[in-house]
This record gives sequence, structure tokens and C-alpha cells, in this order.
Amino acid sequence: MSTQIPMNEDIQKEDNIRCLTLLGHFGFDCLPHQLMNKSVQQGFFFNILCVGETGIGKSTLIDTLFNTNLKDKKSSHFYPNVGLKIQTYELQESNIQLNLTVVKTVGYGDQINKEASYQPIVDYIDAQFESYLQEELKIKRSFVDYHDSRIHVCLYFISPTGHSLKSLDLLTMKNIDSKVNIIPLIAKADTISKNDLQKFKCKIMSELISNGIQIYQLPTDDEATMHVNTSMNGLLPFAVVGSMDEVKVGKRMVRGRQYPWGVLQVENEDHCDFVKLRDVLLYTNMEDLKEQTHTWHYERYRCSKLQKMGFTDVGPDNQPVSFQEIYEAKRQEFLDQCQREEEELKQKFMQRVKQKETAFKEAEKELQDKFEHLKRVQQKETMKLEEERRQLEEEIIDFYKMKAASGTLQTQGCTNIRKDKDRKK
Ligand SMILES: Nc1nc2c(ncn2[C@@H]2O[C@H](COP(=O)(O)OP(=O)(O)OP(=O)(O)O)[C@@H](O)[C@H]2O)c(=O)[nH]1
Repeated sequence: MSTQIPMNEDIQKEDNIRCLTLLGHFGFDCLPHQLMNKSVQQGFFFNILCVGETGIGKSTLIDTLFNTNLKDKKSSHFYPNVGLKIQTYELQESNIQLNLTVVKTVGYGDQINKEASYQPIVDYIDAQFESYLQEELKIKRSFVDYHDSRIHVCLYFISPTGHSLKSLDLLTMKNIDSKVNIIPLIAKADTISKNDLQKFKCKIMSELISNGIQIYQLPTDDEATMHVNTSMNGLLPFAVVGSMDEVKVGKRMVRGRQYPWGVLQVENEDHCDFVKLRDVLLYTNMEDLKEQTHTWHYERYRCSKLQKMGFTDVGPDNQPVSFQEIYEAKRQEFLDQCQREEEELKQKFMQRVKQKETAFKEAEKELQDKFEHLKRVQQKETMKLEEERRQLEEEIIDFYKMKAASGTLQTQGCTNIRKDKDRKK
């Protein structure tokens, strides 16, 4: 706590001031240390996206940057679509822990139709923003354990053709430049001569500008880093070479690539821009890259997402409106819509019930008619059968009568014959 001392008292005491040297950090002086200790305890997160053709040197460069063998298998050139390979690593240097996520394209530039090649990259970046937004919108947020997977930097690997950017490069960068910090790199820069490299760099930058592609600009508003960052900005795109091979140069072992005409030293700033890239990523601008991701790219995503959901900061009269008001209005709108839909559904349901009822009635009538018809037919049949039975019975009676008559006749005939026989005797 600071106490105010009256001015005149201050002047009186000035002659007798004793200067004491502080033994440690004291008062406000401790604030940065508190922050630092907390950050060290929590560890650091850094998420890199590597976009580039198959075999362009993405894995080798990441290995060289973090001086570690992250063991990655080579990708095939025959994938039907572009994919993304996500790998996370826990790296430790002194007592600092770095949770590194490397996302690499797979099959990029290998398809005949390359128009949709950028889409999986855009989708992935957006998905990470969406997951962060969902966490932000939760009632019980838990950012302490939340793994923030938003991409902090995109290393875009350009083929060392020496001519110009490919249309795929322009298309992809154009589609992601508002979502991520792009650092363009000329890959395998050892395969191109120094003169050509300089011309190639100029050509790339002019193409990026003429196509309105925004790449990451190192901040120049801080006096301490202004000069370095301005000159670094002038060196973009960085011409990089990656190698984990140790090569002997004089009495030293250095990382480099051995050629019959000499050694290209990866960490020699006269040979390539690898050290500059490493400085930007790890020593000077990692925090800025994260901040830009949060304050620009994520903010833009969040803003457009909330606008799409119908939220706004000002009303139609350009007057500020509170979130509560918008929420209430949206809620009312939603309830009204629900009611309308419910009413519509009820109407539809009633209509369908009526339709079904009429259909059932018609079917019932049809059945009834059929039944009546069949009944009539059956009655007719029964009557006909009755008639036939009656006729048959009459015929049977007639038959028996006839049979009886013929029996009588037969008996009479026999009697007469016997009488005749007796007479003859
Ligand atoms: N000349 C030269 N070769 C390199 C350089 N970086 C990597 N290579 C070589 O290029 C080949 C492919 O390198 P990778 O790092 O596996 O390339 P990648 O882009 O990760 O490949 P995929 O993951 O399969 O897409 C390997 O043989 C590397 O030794 C470089 O800077 N210069």
C-alpha cells in the first residue's frame, strides 16, 4: 500500500535521505515474478500448423527447430484428399515445460484437382476456435485444464522453384490469412542459389501483396524490438534449411547438410534464415503470436459467430444494447416461433386427423356396401338353393310314388301270371 507524504515534509527530509539497496524484489516489483512463476508452473502451450507439399521438409524443420527427433513416418503421395496429422509433444528445457502441438498437412498438393485442398485446413482452424468459444460460453468454465488447441502460427512451406508462387499457395493463404498468423518459408533453400533466392523472395512478397494476402508482421511498436523486428519483416519469407545431421566444420560439430562442394550450416545466419525463424518463434515473438491469435483471429471468429446467432452491440437506432435485452428479445422471438410452430403443427395434425377420418368413413361405407351386396347375393343363393331343395324333395316324393306304383303293378302282374299258370295246370 502506498501512503502520500505532504510535499513540504518531503522537501525538508530530502537532505537526510538514506539510500538503501533492496535485497530482493519488493512491492509492485514482484508482480512480473508472480506471473512468471505461475506461467512456469502451468507450463507453456504452443500450436504450430505446417502447410506444405508432401516431402517438402516439414518434419525435418520441426525436428531442427526443437532439436529433437519427433519420429514421424513419411507420407504417401497417393492420398485422395488432403488430411491433417496432429501430434502433441511435451518438451522440457531447464525447468520450463512446453506442450507443443504440431499439425501437418498430409497429401497436400498431390491431387489433380487442388481446388478443395485448403478446406480441411480452414475447417480445422475453425473447429479449434469453435471449441474455445464453446468453453467460453459454458456456465462452469474450466480454462485451467482446458487444452487450448487454437493454432498460433502457420508455417507455410513454399517450394523452392525460384519462379513464383503456385496458384494452390495463393488460394490456401488467401483462405486462411484472416484466421491464423502465416509465416511463409522457402523450404529447402539450399537447393537454390543466393542470387535466385533474393529474387524469389521479392517475387513472392510482390505476389502476396498484389493478391491482398496478409502474412504475420512482427510487431514494431515496442522500442526495444522495433529495429530487429523491422529488419526481420524485411527478410520474409524466411529461406530455411532443416537437418538433424551433425557435420564436422573445422573442429566443431554443427547441424548441417554435407555436399561435395561444402557444408551448409543450418544455424549459420549467412547460410540460411533458420536461426531467424527460430528466434521469432521461440525467443522473441511466441507471446505475440499467441496474443494475435487471441485478440485478432479468434476475436474475428467469435464476433462473426455471435452475429450469426443474432447478437449485436448496437440496435437499429445505433444505440448500444445490452446482452440481457438481446437475450430477452431473442428468447421472446424463440418462444413466439415455438408457439407458431406448435399452432402450425396442431393445425396440420387436425387436418390430417380429418383427412384420415374421412378416408376411414369412406372405407367403412365401401365395406358396408360390399357387405350388403354380398348379403343380398347370399340371400339370393340361399333362396335359389331352397327352391332347388324343394324341387328335389318333390322329385324324390314323385319318385317314391312312381316306385310304389310300379311295385303294385309288378305284384299284380306276378299274381296274374301265377293265376294263369294255375289255370293251365
Ligand atoms: N536439400 C534439403 N533436403 C531436405 C531439407 N529438409 C528436409 N529435406 C529432405 O527432404 C526429405 C523429406 O523431408 P521430410 O521432413 O520428411 O518432409 P515432410 O514434408 O515432413 O514429408 P511428409 O511428412 O512425408 O509430407 C527428407 O529426405 C529430408 O532429408 C532441406 O532443407 N534441404
